[in-house]
Parts: sequence; structure tokens; C-alpha cells
Amino acid sequence: MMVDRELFVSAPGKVILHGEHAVVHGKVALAVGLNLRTFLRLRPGKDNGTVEINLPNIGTKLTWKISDLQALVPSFHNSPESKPLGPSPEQLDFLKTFAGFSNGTTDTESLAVLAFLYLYLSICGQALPSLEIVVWSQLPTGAGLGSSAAYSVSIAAALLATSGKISIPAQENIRWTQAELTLINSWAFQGEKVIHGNPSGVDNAVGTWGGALRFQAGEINPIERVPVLEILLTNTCVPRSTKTLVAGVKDKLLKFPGIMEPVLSSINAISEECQRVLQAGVEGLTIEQYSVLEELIDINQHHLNVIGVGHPSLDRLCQATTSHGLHSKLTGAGGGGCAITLLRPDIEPSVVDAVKQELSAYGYQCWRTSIGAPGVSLHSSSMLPEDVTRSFNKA
Ligand SMILES: Nc1ncnc2c1ncn2[C@@H]1O[C@H](COP(=O)(O)OP(=O)(O)O)[C@@H](O)[C@H]1O
Ligand SMILES: C[C@@](O)(CCOP(=O)(O)O)CC(=O)O
Ligand SMILES: [Mg+2]
Repeated sequence: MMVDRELFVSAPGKVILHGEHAVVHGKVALAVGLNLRTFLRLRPGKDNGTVEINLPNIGTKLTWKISDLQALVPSFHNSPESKPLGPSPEQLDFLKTFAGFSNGTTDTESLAVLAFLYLYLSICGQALPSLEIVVWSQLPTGAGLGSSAAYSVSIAAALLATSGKISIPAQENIRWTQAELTLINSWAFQGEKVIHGNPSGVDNAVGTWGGALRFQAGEINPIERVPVLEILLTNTCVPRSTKTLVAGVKDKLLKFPGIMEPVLSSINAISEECQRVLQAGVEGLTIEQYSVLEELIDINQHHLNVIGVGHPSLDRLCQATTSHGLHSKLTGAGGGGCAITLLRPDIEPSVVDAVKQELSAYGYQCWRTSIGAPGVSLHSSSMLPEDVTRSFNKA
């Protein structure tokens, strides 16, 4: 198949306020889009006979011949118009053998490449197009901010658009329809399965729709009005794999169901209470409401330690922020990665500066951010942020 135009797509990262891990086991999570995004550039292939994927964040650039990939197509029977089925263990084994990855591999490159190949073959199976794709992210990878979902959402959207399964909106402020977003989300969920093993689907839902969402057992409910919340987002820079952490929680739940299930139920109750407080305070939270949010953060951080996803780097972070009267919890899969610290409006800027300085001295990276960002979007090249254009030009 011939592709005749260049496309630019982006999807946001996310912050889970409450409910990480519990959401994998059917509990409620509250999550919001983050104003750090993953950008994808898709171009027709130079020689029409190859597919190239270039991932500058992880230093990966690979090219395959379409004629070689064609041999894999019969194993990918998904119908892109309907609900996707895969990925089956057999399909993943095929891909690992094809790409030369050993069985059981979970490193950054292999997960990214397997997710791409799975989506490319499943979505474009009927007529494999020759493409050059670059994916570059403002998000740290493997830090709890949903880079895997932003990656899967942008690849799914670009491949569905280029193969004519969803429209290519003529202007960048025109969004895809709900049906098209639902299709993007369901394919991105399959990409997340390759990367997370057993994802809940909350991250790809935020990557697709953005904003603030309540997510439970596949049900996605946008929270239309949320009070403005300022947070300090801190990356401990301790690397970890969501797949491994999610599997660890499952093992603990199987080993100690009577002990772990009540903890997950309590996390569920925290999400419910947080949503209640946020909705009661849409016009602006009172100091009492902020205090409740802070307590919920503290309780949840203890629970996350109990289910085994804490880390000494996160303990240090919580101690540092507590000593300045601020409250923090890990966000995402934990085991290192990122934490959020709630910034009440009455906090003196000098306190935030002191906290940031202390955390930087540990080698952590901090951003002050407010939550809520638009979901998957199409861009024109002239409207891309400067850092994105620079990265694409270098790639
Ligand atoms: N920009 C990117 N380039 C290449 N791979 C990416 C990118 N973003 C995400 N990934 C893939 O997602 C994985 C990280 O996903 P995960 O462990 O779920 O952490 P998180 O989603 O919190 O960042 C990486 O190991 C890599 O395979
Ligand atoms: C731990 C979990 O709840 C969130 C993982 O987020 P991240 O990949 O660490 O950004 C897993 C999931 O919901 O699929
Ligand atoms: Mg992830």
C-alpha cells in the first residue's frame, strides 16, 4: 500500500491520583492527562520496500523488509474494524523470533519494538505500507507517567489513520469522533498488553481522551469538572518495569488473598472519597478539603508500600516533603519512578523551592505542573513545539 502524506500525532502522559495497581484488579482509579507528551512522525518509506522505526529516546533504529514482514501476516488475523483480539502468546513468540529477541525478554527496546510490530501487522495486515516512523517523547520512559500508553496510543492512531480505518481530520483543532477514539483506545490497549503484560487500560484511556477520568473494569467516565490542582511531580530516576511490578502484586494477592484484598478495597475507597472531595470542591477547594486530600495521599502511600511497590527512593522523597509539611505518594507502578506532591494554594513559594532543592540534591527531577491535558491529537508540522521539531530533525 502507498502512503502519500506525512502525519504528526501526539498523546499525553498521565498521572494516577489514586488507584494504581488496585485498578488492575477491578478497583476504581482516578487519572488525569499530563502536559508532557509523546510525538510521532509518520512518513512514506523512501524505497517503498521497507518499514523503519526510529526511537531516539532509547537509541533504537530498526528497518525491516516488507517482504519479510509479509510472511508473518497470516498469524495476525485481527480485524481492525472490530474489537481487537490479541496479542496471543503465540503471536508474541513469532514476533520475538522474527526480531531476534530471546524468549522472556522484558527490556526497553524489545517491548517497544514488539508493541510496534504487533500493532503494525494487526492494523495494516491486509496491505503492509512502507513507512518511516519516529516516536519521540517529552516523558521519561519507565517512570510511572504512562509513557508506554502514550507510545501505544500515538502508534495506534497513526497506523489507523494512514491505513484509512479512521479519518485524517483536515485541521488540527478538529478531534477524531468518539467512535474513532474508541477504536484508537482499543488498539492502544493491545499495545499496552505487550508492554505491561496485564494492563488495566486506564493509561491508554487517558492517552486517548485526556482530561480527568474515573476508570473501573474497562468503564471510562470522564470527570467533566475538576478543581485546579497544582502538583509537584518528582522523578526519583530509579528505573523499574511496570510489567514486573504488576506481576509482583498479583503474586502477593494470590499468596495472601485475605490480607491483600482488603488493602485493594481500601485503595478503592480512597479513590471514591477523593472523587467525592474533588466534585464537592469544583469551584475551589477549601483548606479542610485540601487536608482530606492530603490524608488520603498519606494513607494510599502506606497501602502501596504494603502491596510491595514502594522503594527507598520514594521513602526518602516522602520524608523530605513531610518535613516541609507537604504530602506525597508514588504514581504509576512505583518501585522507583515518579511521585506526586500536592501543593496547597497557601504554600509559600519559598517552601516549594526548598523542597525542590532538597529533592534535586538526591538526584531527583522535579516539575511543578497542573493536571489535565488534551488526549490524542493530530498536528501540522508548523504547529509542533520547538523541542519536538528539533528532535524530529535530528532523528
Ligand atoms: N518514547 C519511547 N520510545 C521507545 N519506547 C518507549 C517510549 N515510550 C515508552 N516506551 C516503551 O514503554 C516502556 C515503559 O513502559 P512502562 O514500564 O509501562 O513505564 P511507563 O509507562 O510508566 O513509562 C519502555 O520500556 C519502552 O518499551
Ligand atoms: C500499575 C498500573 O496501575 C499503572 C502503571 O502505570 P505506569 O506504566 O507505571 O505509567 C498498571 C495498570 O493500570 O495497567
Ligand atoms: Mg506503562
